[in-house]
Amino acid sequence: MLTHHFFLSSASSLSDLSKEMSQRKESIVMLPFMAQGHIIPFLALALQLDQTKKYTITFVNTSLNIKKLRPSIPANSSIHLLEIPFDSSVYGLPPGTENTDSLPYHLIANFLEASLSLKPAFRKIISDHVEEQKGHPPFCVITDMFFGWCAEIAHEFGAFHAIFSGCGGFGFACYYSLWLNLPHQNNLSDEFTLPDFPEASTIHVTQLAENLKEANGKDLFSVCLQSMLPECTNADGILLNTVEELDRVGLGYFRRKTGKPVWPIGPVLLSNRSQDQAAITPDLCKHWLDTKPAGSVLYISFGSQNVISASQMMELAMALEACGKHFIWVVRPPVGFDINMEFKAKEWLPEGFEERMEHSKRGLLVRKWAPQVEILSHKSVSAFLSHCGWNSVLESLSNGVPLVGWPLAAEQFYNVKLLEEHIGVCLEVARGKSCEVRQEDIVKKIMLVMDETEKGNAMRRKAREVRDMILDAVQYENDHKGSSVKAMDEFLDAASLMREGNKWAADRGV
Ligand SMILES: O=c1ccn([C@@H]2O[C@H](COP(=O)(O)OP(=O)(O)O[C@H]3O[C@H](CO)[C@@H](O)[C@H](O)[C@H]3O)[C@@H](O)[C@H]2O)c(=O)[nH]1
Repeated sequence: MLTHHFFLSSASSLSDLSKEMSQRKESIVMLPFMAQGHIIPFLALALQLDQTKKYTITFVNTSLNIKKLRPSIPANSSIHLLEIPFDSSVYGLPPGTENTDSLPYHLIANFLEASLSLKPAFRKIISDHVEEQKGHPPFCVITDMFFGWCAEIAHEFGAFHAIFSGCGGFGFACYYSLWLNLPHQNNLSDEFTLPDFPEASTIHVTQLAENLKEANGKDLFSVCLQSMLPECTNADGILLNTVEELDRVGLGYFRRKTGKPVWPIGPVLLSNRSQDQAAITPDLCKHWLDTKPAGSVLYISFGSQNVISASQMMELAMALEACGKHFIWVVRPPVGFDINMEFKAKEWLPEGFEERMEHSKRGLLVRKWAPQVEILSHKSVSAFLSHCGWNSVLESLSNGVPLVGWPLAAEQFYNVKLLEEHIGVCLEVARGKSCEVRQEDIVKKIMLVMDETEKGNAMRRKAREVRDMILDAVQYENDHKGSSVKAMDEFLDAASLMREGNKWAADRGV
């Protein structure tokens, strides 16, 4: 329901009002879910919108996340960080829990449930905002795919509401459909199709994250996601960090399912990420890569929050040694250990591995965090062994780098499916955190992708085509607007249209 707050403006006449409107920057309020994989793409989107100089952006999150974000906000930007109160201890979570990165796996669903408690505080934020702006609602409220409940609040105050997800269309569509339908429940076979997304073809039970495999509709994950995800349809539209030409099937699913506009505006990427947590400077990495021949290095990383098991890590290390390729590997403690603890190479890697790699200058182990975007854009990098989190996928393909996929959680399994079966830029090497992997298989697949094999050449060719497709999507030159530029325009136009509609109605007292 819309209410018309234009009546509350202090402008004394309609012409004053329109003058006031044209001088004032439009305001956008953003609220991501409290997890790095969600906050990072939201920040990238905020920075992109800020560059247009047309908006003031209020970026809302809990206190600890806001503190972490502060260094990433340029001094001259119009992005304001705003804290929303949240007390995790009330929900049986460890005190001070404000991000999934500090939570053991078994408490993630509780955290998801606890996030619902943000409702009254978010309503107050919007209400205060409207009051401060003399009755003008925000131009737009953009919230997380888990925060579809914000649509009701935005609409109550007459604001346009969009969902934004950092995921791609296909991966998100499979994830959405799987959680809503739980098709593997009552299925005797290991393979099944999705009732409302047959285009995805068969899904194998090994392509389900642990929480999904165990889901039965009554567990906390199912209960939360089955109520949260469908609320996305209450939004006025959905923004996805993807590219129309790359991801039509997944986009089609959401267009059909929600009946709302779905705007692929990607890639929305952080180009100048704060390097605070990087264990190595971009310069040192570049220097190391400069000493290697073009297209000779394998980059290995499992994103911001995923890790492999100790035995998988051991096999991967042995495979890297056996295949003889140059590599940069971002290492983290294996499953079962605190992700932030010190990496114990002597315990988790083959004896003398790190010293041998360092001495031969064949491999660079980077602890915890590497300057990924810089690495992937270096000409020496030939392939990326990745968990295929969507940001990593876009960063890799934006540089024409093919992938060796090792999905570990969430929608990563379906990203790999899209990349391998539909696009042809990825070869899956393993699946999940508990599967058995053998070094010989890993070696075989790395060689197949990196060497001058028919498969490797075809993947590289396709990856370059996709890079060009992505570059075209974000291009805005002379008369040409790429698909992502157009999608962003359409989204902003839709928000403007709602604003104009409200104004028209308010002017007539409707
Ligand atoms: O050493 C590192 C490791 C990661 N990154 C960056 O961290 C981001 C990681 O993002 P992504 O590849 O998407 O992985 P996750 O952090 O695991 O992302 C979560 O969020 C994504 C959507 O936003 C989902 O696709 C994933 O399944 C989900 O795990 C990327 O921008 C990387 O460049 C670095 O810069 N250095």
